[in-house]
Amino acid sequence: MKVFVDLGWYFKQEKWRYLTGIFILILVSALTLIPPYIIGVVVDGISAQALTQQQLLIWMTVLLAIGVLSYLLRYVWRILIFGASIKLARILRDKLYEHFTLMSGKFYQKKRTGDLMAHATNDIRAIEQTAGAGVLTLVDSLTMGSFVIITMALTISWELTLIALIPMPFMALMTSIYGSMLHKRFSRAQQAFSSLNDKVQESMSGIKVTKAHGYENEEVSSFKSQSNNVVRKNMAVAKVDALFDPTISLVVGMSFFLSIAFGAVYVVNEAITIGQLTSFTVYLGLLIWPMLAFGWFFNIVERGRASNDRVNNILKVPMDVKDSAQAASTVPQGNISFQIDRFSYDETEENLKDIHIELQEGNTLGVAGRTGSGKTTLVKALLRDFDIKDGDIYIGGKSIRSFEKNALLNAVAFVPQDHFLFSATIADNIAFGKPDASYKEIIEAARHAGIHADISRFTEGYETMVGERGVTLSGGQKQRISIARALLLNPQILILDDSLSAVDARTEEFILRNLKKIRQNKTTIITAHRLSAIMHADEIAVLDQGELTEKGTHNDLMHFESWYKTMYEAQQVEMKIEEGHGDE
Ligand SMILES: Nc1ncnc2c1ncn2[C@@H]1O[C@H](COP(=O)(O)OP(=O)(O)OP(=O)(O)O)[C@@H](O)[C@H]1O
Repeated sequence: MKVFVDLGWYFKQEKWRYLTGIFILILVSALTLIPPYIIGVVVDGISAQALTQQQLLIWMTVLLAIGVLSYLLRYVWRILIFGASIKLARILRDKLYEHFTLMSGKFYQKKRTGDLMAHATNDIRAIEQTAGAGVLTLVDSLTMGSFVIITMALTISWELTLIALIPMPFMALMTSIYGSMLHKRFSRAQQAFSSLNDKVQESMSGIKVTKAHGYENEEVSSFKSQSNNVVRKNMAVAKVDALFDPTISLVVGMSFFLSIAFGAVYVVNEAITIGQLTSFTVYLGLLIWPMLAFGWFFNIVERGRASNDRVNNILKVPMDVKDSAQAASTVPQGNISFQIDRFSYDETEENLKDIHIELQEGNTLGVAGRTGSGKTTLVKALLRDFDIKDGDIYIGGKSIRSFEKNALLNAVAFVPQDHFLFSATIADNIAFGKPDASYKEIIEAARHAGIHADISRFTEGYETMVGERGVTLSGGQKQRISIARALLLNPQILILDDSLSAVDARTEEFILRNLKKIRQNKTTIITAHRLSAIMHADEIAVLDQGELTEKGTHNDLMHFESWYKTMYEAQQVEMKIEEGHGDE
């Protein structure tokens, strides 16, 4: 029942829908009581041979009218109550999705994608059921159950009613035991389903690696074992689930047995008429549904509670980065000043330390350093993927924390290392951040990113689909589409995080020349392993284990035995050798 309290906010919000639905539901329950009564009257009429044709016609008309009315009312309550539950599912799904979008990289590193997918599908469905079928079964079992019992007691015989109800407490006991068993088993089944979801997601993403290593068989058997686990856990649920109906049938059967046995004695003793006994057994038949509904109710509510708790736990995860109350909605502009004393992701190591860099608006900053040195971390700090506690980053003299995060992101376009293309056309992929961009703008961005010629070669040009249903692009092509996507935004600050790694030297040079031309008064930050990508930058920063170890222009850094100089010369030799091979 706790889940009903937890969902109270929604019931309040939709109180008219629910109240009207419940009222109609009660009305239908009341209407259902009439036909058994009529049957009793007709049977008595027949046994006394007093039933006229006209009376029979009237009773039949009443029965028909009740049938039609119930049909209509049943339709209305379904729309009202199930409609409300579908709406709740939408609200929760939207809430969850919005929450997902507010979470930072840290959240996604900790949570498994499969789990998150399971929350958005299975858990939401279970909550939807609670707010729909859960409400229905509760109201119906209580009202219909009590109506029938009261009618039996008042209009036929309260003694016979009591006798017929003797097996009922047994059912209440069993359903409550089954309910708690079900809760545990359902939670386990859900966890197994999450893991399976995760497995599928991981297998699909990593299918190329799997195939490249000829690891398919191991993957298939690992999938099978997870899938079997899901089956086992769901079978465990089904085994308890399957106990509900037979238990209820058994209890109802016992009730019928007692009713007929004792009812026959009552009729013989003339305490009730034969028609009343007939009505009584029909009423008893009407009790089956409320009892089933009662069992179902526990079942639904147990699932709903487990799912609601899980969804709430996710919604409770706080945002790593929040806008302060005074945050400005203006887009930041001006010089960038990195004043980072210290930053650590998880306190195990210092990921950034003593980084002080001034970057004039309109200049280009190149960031180099061995792998894991903190280049991505530095640019992500500027994007406020996390907050720097010891130190700050300023744009135009103001802390980036003084702006709304959205405003900050409006100033920046970021091309990540692990670029991502959607299953859409190339044009749509480029225009992702600016859906109303004209074709002319899209083409211009693609030209500057050095990808226009490649796109033009596809038969459908910019309308070519990317991804599973479309063309397979090379790593370099994907990188350049991602760059075009960022260039289209013409951002105040452009960040290329090792985004030129998969293009050849000539294309890299072409793109860099374009950047210089089109971004004259705008700031650009490029991180790279290949130093040719940053050698023309106004300022180059070299990081090592999160620390700023070298800083200056290309010429400055080539003047002493710097890490930069050693790397640059080594890469030049490498390039010459490669070119040599290319000429052969
Ligand atoms: N989300 C995270 N949680 C914990 N540690 C992290 C996280 N992201 C990065 N790190 C750690 O921070 C350090 C710097 O990583 P970062 O990705 O910034 O390096 P990088 O210079 O960009 O490397 P590469 O050139 O390989 O991309 C590494 O030791 C890495 O393991």
